Amino acid sequence: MKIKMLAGKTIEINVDLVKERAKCNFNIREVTHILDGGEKNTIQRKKIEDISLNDGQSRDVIPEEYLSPKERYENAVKKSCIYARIIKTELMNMTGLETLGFNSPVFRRIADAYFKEVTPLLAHFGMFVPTIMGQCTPEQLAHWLPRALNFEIVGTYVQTELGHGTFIRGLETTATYDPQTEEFVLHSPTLSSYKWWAGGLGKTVNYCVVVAQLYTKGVCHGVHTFIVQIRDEETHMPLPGIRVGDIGPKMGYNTGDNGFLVFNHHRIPRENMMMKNAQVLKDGTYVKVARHEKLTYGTMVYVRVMLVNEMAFNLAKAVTIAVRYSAVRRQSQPKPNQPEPQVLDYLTQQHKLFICIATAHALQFTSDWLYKTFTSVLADIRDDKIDTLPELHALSSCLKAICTSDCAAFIEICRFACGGHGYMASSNLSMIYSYVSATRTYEGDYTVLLLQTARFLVKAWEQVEKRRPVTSTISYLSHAFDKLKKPWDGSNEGIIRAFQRVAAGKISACINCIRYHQKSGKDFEDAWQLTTIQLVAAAEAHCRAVIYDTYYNETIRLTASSSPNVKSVMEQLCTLYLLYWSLERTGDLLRFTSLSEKDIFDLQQRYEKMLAVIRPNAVGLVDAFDIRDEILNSTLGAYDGRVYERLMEEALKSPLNAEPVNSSFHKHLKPFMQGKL
Ligand SMILES: CCCCCCCCCC/C=C\CCCCCCCC(=O)SCCNC(=O)CCNC(=O)[C@H](O)C(C)(C)COP(=O)(O)OP(=O)(O)OC[C@H]1O[C@@H](n2cnc3c(N)ncnc32)[C@H](O)[C@@H]1OP(=O)(O)O
Ligand SMILES: Cc1cc2nc3c(=O)[nH]c(=O)nc-3n(C[C@H](O)[C@H](O)[C@H](O)COP(=O)(O)OP(=O)(O)OC[C@H]3O[C@@H](n4cnc5c(N)ncnc54)[C@H](O)[C@@H]3O)c2cc1C
Repeated sequence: MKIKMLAGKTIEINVDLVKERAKCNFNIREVTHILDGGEKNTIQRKKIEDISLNDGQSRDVIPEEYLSPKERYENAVKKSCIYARIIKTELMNMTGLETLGFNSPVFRRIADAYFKEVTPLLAHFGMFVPTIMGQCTPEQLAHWLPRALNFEIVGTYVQTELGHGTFIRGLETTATYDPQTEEFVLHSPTLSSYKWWAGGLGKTVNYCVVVAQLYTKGVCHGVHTFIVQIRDEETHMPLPGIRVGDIGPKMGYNTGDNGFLVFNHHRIPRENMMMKNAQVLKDGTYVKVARHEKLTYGTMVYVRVMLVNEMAFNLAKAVTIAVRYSAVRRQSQPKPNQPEPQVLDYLTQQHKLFICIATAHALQFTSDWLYKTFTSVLADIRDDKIDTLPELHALSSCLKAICTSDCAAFIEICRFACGGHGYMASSNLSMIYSYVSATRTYEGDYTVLLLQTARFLVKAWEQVEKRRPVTSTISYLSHAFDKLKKPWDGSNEGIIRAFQRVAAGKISACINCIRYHQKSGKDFEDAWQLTTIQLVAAAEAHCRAVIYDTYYNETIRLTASSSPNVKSVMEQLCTLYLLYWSLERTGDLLRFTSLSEKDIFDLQQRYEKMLAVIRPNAVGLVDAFDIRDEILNSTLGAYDGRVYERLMEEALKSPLNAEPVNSSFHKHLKPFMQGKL
């Protein structure tokens, strides 16, 4: 251990980590600023973290794992109120809602210091407020938004039912307009129509956005959104006509009280239909306002966009833990009479971890770019231009699918990289994993969303065939008709072009397959179904090509005025990412490009050399994510590297250690061992 001063405090730091930090050849702060989107953002983030975390209110004395499910939930509610009060009274005023935003990644980061799993208010922040913002008329907005932002009401987003999650048009809950009383009657006609899953619904919220089939004048107009009060604002008792409760234990999100909701002819005022995109007049006349019927799905698009950022952050957390631990951990003796190396020195360990650092950068830059695309499409929609929406839907769908899936896979690799200690709850890797693995399913299942992107790609291909112009993210398709395979070019640009060729080749193969089935008598829907395995693969290839291109171009743009070593380490990571995926996808490259066996050998050599080049900067790179210990919440990943000390300290907190002999010994084990049971 070495004593060091950090932020005015004296702390002991593991000597290997001290050496690692001394080896780092680039300015860590500069990289942090790039990842935060500028120095101003870093300063603001740190100020917010100090305000929210320095008084220690976020910390639990007893680890959550030792509490009962009920106690864990109650503890999460208590902390949610502290957390929400700080956001409401100290942070919003300080920064201004318009500059920071309610769902700012900064608030999101702080939340992890408060909640090991999730806050029961997650869906209030993440879905209820955004739906009010996106689906209300100005009058409705003026009524509901201040109440929700002030936490006078807390809400969630209630869409999924026992019988349907993916197929929204198949939802069964009805909202039938009664012109006599100017009310909607909400009803759950079948068991499969019971609402299921919404976060915070079980015990926490008193309002929700409900998605239901709208009936007026005897006609069904499809799914629409309604603001529904479900609990009394004073007593919190469920209102008449409402049955509501918690759905029980899950793989994760256990402090999130996901709930069920059953309506028995429950009445709400006509004004509670969210009327930005469609209206029901007092006499029951239905009026369509929006030019695109899928604008009702806007909250889902928003959350899919936000989830890409969420993935970048979660992977940054996991790889910070795994790299710091790998620098501290020593194991085996590859050479006789030599000291045991740090496990980070093993090439295979570098192969597991450096791609995770690069992926966290790739996802961060892609997420920032996607968010900009999202806000620009939102501006178009405000100007009544809806032609950019399909591309946003296609992009947000595939990026949500691939980023959540890759992130979950890489977090699990981070756990493998930490050996047995990675399996300890106190490493926090299992909690991060269970949180992230759900994101592959919620807000649109992986396969289903890739098939949405595939619809867009197939249509785009037909446009390209007709030599019509297509939008920027698919402009590469125009080159797909070049007959000659270009010689393999292993530069970064060459690799990106090669993967665009792979994507185009896969889309083309899907088109051929669909047409083949149609020619043999199948209708389009059947031909589509028979092609779905390939369609999913094509959408994945397209998505990866978008990520490669964005990561590469954003790295160049964002480091244009950086110091030489920062520029170079960021470029090294980007190159590593491209080489990694080239080696992972040699089959595709052999099929669609002129890659040879010799080229694969060269790629492998370059990849391994790049691991060695990045190695001295590995700890510096994870330090640059600048994630505070309170947020990492990990015995293995703390800044000081006191891994074994922390593991022991946490073990001693186990209630089983409070007494030398557990009563079960006398009650069960001893009689059994003595043959008396
Ligand atoms: C800790 C607190 C701190 C505060 C910080 C908060 C941080 C926030 C960050 C976010 C993090 C966490 C978020 C909160 C947690 C969320 C929990 C999970 C919540 C949920 O899961 S809610 C439920 C979500 N459900 C789904 O996603 C269902 C998925 N299904 C669908 O989206 C659709 O049904 C469908 C699969 C797309 C099919 O729909 P449909 O059958 O109606 O449509 P078609 O297939 O026939 O297509 C017709 C046509 O429409 C196009 N289209 C479909 N969807 C859209 C769309 N959304 N936008 C635009 N266009 C769309 C489709 O492509 C077709 O076009 P085409 O005909 O081909 O031209
Ligand atoms: C932790 C968590 C929190 C959630 N929070 C909320 C919430 O706050 N509010 C809310 O409304 N919902 C919420 N959900 C529900 C979530 O949105 C759905 O579970 C999700 O959209 C998947 O739908 P599903 O469960 O119907 O899966 P299904 O659609 O039944 O999927 C089952 C399988 O069928 C496949 N499949 C389905 N349709 C097709 C198709 N057309 N083609 C090919 N394969 C298909 C899928 O790929 C999957 O493999 C939450 C879920 C979880 C896990």
